[in-house]
Amino acid sequence: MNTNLKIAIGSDHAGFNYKQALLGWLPQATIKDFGTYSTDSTDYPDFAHPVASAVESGEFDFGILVCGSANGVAITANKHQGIRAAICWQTELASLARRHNNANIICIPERFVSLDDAKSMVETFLTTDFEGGRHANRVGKMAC
Ligand SMILES: O=C(CO)[C@H](O)[C@H](O)[C@H](O)COP(=O)(O)O
Repeated sequence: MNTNLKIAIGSDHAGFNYKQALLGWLPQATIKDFGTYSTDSTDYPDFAHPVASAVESGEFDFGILVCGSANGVAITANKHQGIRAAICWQTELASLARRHNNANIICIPERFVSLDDAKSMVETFLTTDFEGGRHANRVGKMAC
C-alpha cells in the first residue's frame, strides 16, 4: 500500500471498534484519527464533517468513515461539494467506487461487514485508480 498517502479517518461510536482496528493495521505515518475516541454514544456528523473537510481541502488524499450502517456518515460527508463518499459492503464495490466514481471517501457499515472485509475494502479503495474516460464525464456532472 502506498505509504505516501495521507488518510483521514473517523467514526461514531458504532464504528469505533473497526476504526481502531484499521488504525492499528494501516501505516501510522499516513493516517490522522478525527475521532470518536470511545464507544460512548456520539453523533456521526461530529466526525464525518471534519474528515470530509480535511479531504475536501486537499490536506488529505482519502477519507475513511465508519458507523453502524454507513448511511449517516455517507449522507453527511456528501453534503460537502468536493466529496464523493461511497458506502461499500464488499470489495468489488470499493474497487468500482474508485474506478468509476473517483470516490475520495469510503464509508464502512461496521454492523454489517466483517473486519476482514473492511480491511480488504480499504486496501482496494486505497490502491485502485480512477479510470477516467466516460466516467470523467459523469463525475463532472455530479455537482448541482
Ligand atoms: O446513521 C446511522 C444509521 O443509519 C449509523 O449507523 C449510526 O451509527 C447509528 O444510527 C447508531 O445507532 P445507535 O442505536 O445510536 O447506536
